[in-house]
This record gives sequence, C-alpha cells and structure tokens, in this order.
Amino acid sequence: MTPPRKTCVIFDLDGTLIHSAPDLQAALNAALEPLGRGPVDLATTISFVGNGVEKLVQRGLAATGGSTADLHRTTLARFLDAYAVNGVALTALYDGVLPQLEWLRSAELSLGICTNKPEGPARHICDEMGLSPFFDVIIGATPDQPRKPDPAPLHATMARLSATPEQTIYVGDSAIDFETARAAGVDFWLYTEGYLSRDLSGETCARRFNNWADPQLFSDLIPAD
Ligand SMILES: O=C(O)COP(=O)(O)O
Ligand SMILES: [Mg+2]
Repeated sequence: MTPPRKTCVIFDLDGTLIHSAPDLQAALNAALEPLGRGPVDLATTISFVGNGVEKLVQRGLAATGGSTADLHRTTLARFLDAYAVNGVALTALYDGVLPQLEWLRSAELSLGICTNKPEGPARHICDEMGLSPFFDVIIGATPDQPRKPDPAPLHATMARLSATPEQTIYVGDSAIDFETARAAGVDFWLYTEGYLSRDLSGETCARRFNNWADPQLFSDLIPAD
C-alpha cells in the first residue's frame, strides 16, 4: 500500500527557520547582568535552547552560580522584557528558507510552526522576519499546554491544519523535536545546522539536510503529473 501523500509541513522555529540565538544570548546576559553574573557566550547559550525560555533562564542561572525559585522568577521577567524589546535585532533567517516556503505555498501544502518559544514572542518574531504570511497556524508555548517533547503542541498544530500524523512532516533541529515527532507518530526531518545538542546519528529520521537552498529539498512531496 502506498503511504498517504504528505500535505502538511510543520516547522520548529529556533535553529530551524531562524538563527535566533544571538538575541536569546543578549537577553539572557541583560537579565544576568544586574546579578553581577555572565556574560554567557553564544555556544553555551545555544546549548541552553530547545526546552523553552524558562529552562534557558534556569540553565543560565545554574551555569553562573546557581538558582532559587525567586531568582528564577525575577531573572525570567527581566529576560522576557529584554527579549520583547530586542527579539530580532540580531536574528536572521537561514539562507534559502523564504524561497522554500514560497514554493511550498505555491504547491498548496498547509504549513505550520510548532515552537517551544512563548507564543507572543514567536508571533511577533515571525511578523518581523516576514514569516507569518506563509503559515496557517503558529503554535508556541502557552501556560495551558505542555512543552515539546510532549506531543501535545504538535497534535494541536495538526488539529488546526486538519492534518493526520500520516499526512504530516515535522522539520526541526533538535533531539527535542525528534522525540516530539516520534511521540506524535509523525515523520521527522532533521536540519543539521541548527542547535542540535544530542547526537541523533543512530536514530531514524525520514530525512537529514544541511542546506535550505537545495532546490530539490521538498520536490518529492509533490507528485509529478
Ligand atoms: O524556546 C526554545 O527553547 C526553543 O524554541 P524552538 O522550539 O523553536 O526550537
Ligand atoms: Mg529548535
């Protein structure tokens, strides 16, 4: 039996469509600075990304002298304030992302974003980076929903797109995304140039790619007539 056609592509955001770590680093360091801590370098910041901003701040505190619940609360608030002001100043789309999204739209696939970034900043950043018009739905972290690798946010994204797991591909850059897709029963494509912090070479990914500008990247999703 031939597998059902893929009609839906859902993307992770940080480290997949955008190189956002420099702005995350700047906001983290702005939040740590009043404590006399930091700065945290870019590679270390990248190793903290993937489980949401609460974890990013917690890891930043743990790496610079330790955390308490109170310290975490106030530092997270400072981080979010700084990130709201400067969420895209240093952020860039990976080369080749926009033409791929244009092509996928013209091929009438439904497109979504499923990220652990809080939903407000995620939408704002997608607006600022010119991504929003391509997407039918953008699902970010909200207080009422567990974070990836729980499959709930990916299930919610598919529900909004009326897509089944068999019809869907999830494109991400991290082990968290891989585990999310596996838990949801969705094919996973790994972008290898993002913020991967665990070796996935022994795992089964439907595709691995390192170049968004490859013109053939998504071409086999559309059957030739
Ligand atoms: O906010 C994060 O930690 C990561 O966000 P992502 O899910 O878009 O990679
Ligand atoms: Mg990511």
